[in-house]
Amino acid sequence: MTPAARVAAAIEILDRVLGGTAAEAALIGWARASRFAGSGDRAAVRDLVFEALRRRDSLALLGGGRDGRALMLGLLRTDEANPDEFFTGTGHAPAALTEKERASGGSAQAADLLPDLPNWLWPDWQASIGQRALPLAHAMRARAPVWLRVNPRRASVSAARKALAQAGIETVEADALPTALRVTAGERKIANSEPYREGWVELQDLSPQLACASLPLAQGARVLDYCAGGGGKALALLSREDIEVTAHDAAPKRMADLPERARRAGVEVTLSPPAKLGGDYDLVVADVPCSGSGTWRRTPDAKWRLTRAGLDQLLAVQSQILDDASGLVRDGGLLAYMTCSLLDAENGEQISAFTGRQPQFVEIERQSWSPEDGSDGFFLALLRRGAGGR
Ligand SMILES: C[S@@+](CC[C@H](N)C(=O)[O-])C[C@H]1O[C@@H](n2cnc3c(N)ncnc32)[C@H](O)[C@@H]1O
Repeated sequence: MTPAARVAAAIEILDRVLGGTAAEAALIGWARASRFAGSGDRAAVRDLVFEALRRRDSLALLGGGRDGRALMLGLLRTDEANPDEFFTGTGHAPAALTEKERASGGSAQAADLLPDLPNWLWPDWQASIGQRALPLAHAMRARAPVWLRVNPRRASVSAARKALAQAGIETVEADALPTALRVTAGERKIANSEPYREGWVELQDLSPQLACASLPLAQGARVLDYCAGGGGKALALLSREDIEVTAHDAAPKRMADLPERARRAGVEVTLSPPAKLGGDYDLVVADVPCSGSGTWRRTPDAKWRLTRAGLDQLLAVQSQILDDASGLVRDGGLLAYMTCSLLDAENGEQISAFTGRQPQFVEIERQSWSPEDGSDGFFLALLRRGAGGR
């Protein structure tokens, strides 16, 4: 595909996403209908679509409209490319620009003042983040780095890096955590690489890795991953220590891949059907459903889909999960509450409300990470049932 044909494909996909289709579904639909597109084309088109969605409002201003065509025009103007070289109207390129389109578009300075967040959310975002609200909103417009977690049960960090390099995947170690590797080249080769297939490394952002690495874990501890999903947190904890992990999820189907991931990682996880849940755990991890506002660089369509009503619903679910999951912590045991959100309402305010309702829980640690530190946004609160202190 020519660069112009890729722009035309991005326009078509963006129009579907702006009409309500999830970005992944729109991309898959386009790829199925476009057998001529090779893997390089698919990757390039995906990058264009995600780039445009991360900056939807500022590109709409620069492109003079809110449809796929205007967003791509805005993107080309941001990149200081000549739009007429793409909007040629020949072959598979988009139709030539009209005079009105040529004359359209606001200034780059005005576009730079837009946060590229939903309007209704901006006051909450500012209240949560304070002085850094705009720079952090702008940090969410960048592409997120890919992080790997080395599984020490399968390989040392140096062996994993060497095997990755042989597969064409270059990495650097994180200063904050030696088992966390940032991928600097070859990220598209990871899924088919031997170190990944053999469980030497897992895909996981830096912030959840840091959160899991910071949890106190004694050998033999009984741990419940209450919102296990694909099991990212369970596997990170199992890679650290010989512990017994039970995985639970209100939607058990979400755990479908977990047994295979655990086998690959060389660890065991017990899956618990909801009805059988009970017990007295040393540590309960509640990695709750959330707005995902800390991960919007990776899922930029999700930021535009979030509504006030949707957020309110999530807040109610989070509070209920805290109440339910806390009942499974033994006296003196720990509850780790996690979100990949940057919003206070889902983080600190949830924890304050919870300790108000359940004063037998004492908060002993709180940490948060932000894309300005190189990771996704993430929040961890650690609470102890019963006596305070660690
Ligand atoms: C953020 S995701 C978990 C991601 C997972 N821990 C990981 O690291 O891959 C939240 C999960 O919570 C589950 N969930 C939603 N409501 C729940 C509830 N009331 N009780 C338990 N799990 C719930 C969802 O099905 C979803 O899989």
